[in-house]
Amino acid sequence: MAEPNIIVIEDDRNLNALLSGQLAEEGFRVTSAHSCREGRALLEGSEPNLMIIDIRLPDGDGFEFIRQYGEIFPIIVLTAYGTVDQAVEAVQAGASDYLLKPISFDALKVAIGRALATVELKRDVQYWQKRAQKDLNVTIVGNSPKVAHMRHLIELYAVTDSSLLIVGESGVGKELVAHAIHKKSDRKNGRFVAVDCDPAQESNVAQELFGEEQTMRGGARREGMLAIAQNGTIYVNNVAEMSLALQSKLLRVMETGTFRRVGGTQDLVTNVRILAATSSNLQARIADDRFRSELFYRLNAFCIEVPPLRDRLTDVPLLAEHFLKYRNFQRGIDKRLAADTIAALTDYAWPGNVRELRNAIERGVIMSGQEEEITAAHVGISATRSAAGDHGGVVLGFDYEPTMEEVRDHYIRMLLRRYDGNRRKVAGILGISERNTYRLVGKLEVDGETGGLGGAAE
Ligand SMILES: Nc1ncnc2c1ncn2[C@@H]1O[C@H](COP(=O)(O)OP(=O)(O)OP(=O)(O)O)[C@@H](O)[C@H]1O
Repeated sequence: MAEPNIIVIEDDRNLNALLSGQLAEEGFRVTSAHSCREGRALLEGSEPNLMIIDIRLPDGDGFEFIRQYGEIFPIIVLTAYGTVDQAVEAVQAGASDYLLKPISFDALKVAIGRALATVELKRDVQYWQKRAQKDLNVTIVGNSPKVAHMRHLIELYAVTDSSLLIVGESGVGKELVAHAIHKKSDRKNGRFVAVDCDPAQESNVAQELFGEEQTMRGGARREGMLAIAQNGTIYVNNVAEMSLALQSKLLRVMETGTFRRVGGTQDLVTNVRILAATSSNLQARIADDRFRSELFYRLNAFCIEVPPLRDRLTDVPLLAEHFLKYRNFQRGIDKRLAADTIAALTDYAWPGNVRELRNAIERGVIMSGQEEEITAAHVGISATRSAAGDHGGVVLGFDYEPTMEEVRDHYIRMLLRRYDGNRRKVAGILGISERNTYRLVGKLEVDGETGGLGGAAE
C-alpha cells in the first residue's frame, strides 16, 4: 500500500523543513508550502491524505483550507499559544486536530495516526452500510459439472490480480462469483464494493464510481467507490450499459490507476482490482460502436461464464435447500420442502435463474403459513409452468372420449416416459404423495402398461 501523502503549509521555513524531514523519515510522502498560494498550487496537482497547516500565514489563514477541504481529507492545525481560541474555532469549522507550538513531534505523530484512522473508519462505515443492504452469504452452492468448472476457474483467476469479465444472464450469480474471487485473492482483507451501471442513472453512476467534488454551495460531497475500494476489489455490474464517456474514464483507471472526482480537477490515485459483469454480448456492442474495444480487451483478459440455471437443473434441490436453511435460520423456523416441491422446482426452466429460485423459496416460506411442509403450490411453481422446451404442455391424443381413469393412467404413463420412470418427480407433478404414485404405477405394472419405465424410483 502506498504511504500516505502529507502536505505541510507553514511559513516558518525552519519548522517546515524540520517537520517535513521528520515525517519523511517516518515514511510519509511529504510536500511543503510556505504560503496559501503555494499550498493551493500543490493542491491543484494532487490531493493529499492529510494536511498540516499553520493557522496564520503571510497571505491568509488556514480557515479557507479547512472550509474547502476539511471534509475531504483531515487537516491538523498548528498554532501559537496566543491563538488557541482561533485553533478551537478551526476544529469547530472542520479541522481534525490542533497542536500548540513548539510542536512535539510525538504529539504530531499521534494526531496524524488518529486522523488517518478516522478516515479509514469513515470508509468502513460507508462500506458496511452498503454491504449491510446485501445478502452477505458468499457460498457458491451446486455440484453440477458446470459449477465445478466455474469453481476451478475462480481458483485459477483469483490469484492473478488481473481484471476480469463475468458473463451470464441476470440472476445467475455473477456478483457471487466476483465476491468469491475477491475472497480468494490477496485482496481478501480489502473491501469488495459493487457499482451498478444503470443507464437511467448515468450521472449517479459516475458519482458513485468516481465520487463527487465539493459543490459551489458546500453541498453534497462524497467519496466514490474507487476510493472506498482502495486496495480491494470493485465489481462493475452491467458494464455494457456504461456510456462511452464513462467507459473511457474506467479505461483510464485501469491503465494509469488514476481518476478524478466528478467536478474535480485533481488526479487521485487508486489501487483496485476491477471485475466487470455483463449479460449482453459486448462484441456485438463493439460492432455497433456502443462499447470501446480497448476496454473490452482489457476486461476480457480473463473471462468466466456463469451458466443459466436451466443448464444445471441438478443444482436446483441443493440451492433450494440452501435458501430454505438460510430463511429457517433467520426466522427461527424449521420448514422443509415437500417431495412434490423439489420435483416441480427441478422441472422448471428458471428464466430468472438463481434469484428467481431464491424468491420462490422465500414465497414458499411465507405462503405455507403455519405449515411445516412447503408444497409446490406454496412456491408458486407448477409443472404446467415448465419452460423446459419440449417438456411443456400435455397432449392426451385419444381418438375417443376416455374415462377419467383412462386419462389418469395415460397421463401417468406419459410422465413416466418423460421423466425416465422417476416416481418422485411424477408424484410432485401429479400433486399426490409418493406412496399413492407407487400404488398407481404398481397398478399399471400389474396391467403391464408402463413400457418398462415404472420400475425406476429415485
Ligand atoms: N451458486 C449459488 N449458490 C448460492 N447462491 C447463489 C448462487 N448463485 C446465485 N446465488 C444467489 O442468487 C442471487 C442472485 O445472484 P447474483 O446477484 O450474484 O446474480 P447476478 O448474475 O449478479 O445478477 P444481476 O446480473 O441481475 O445483477 C443472490 O442472492 C446470490 O447470492
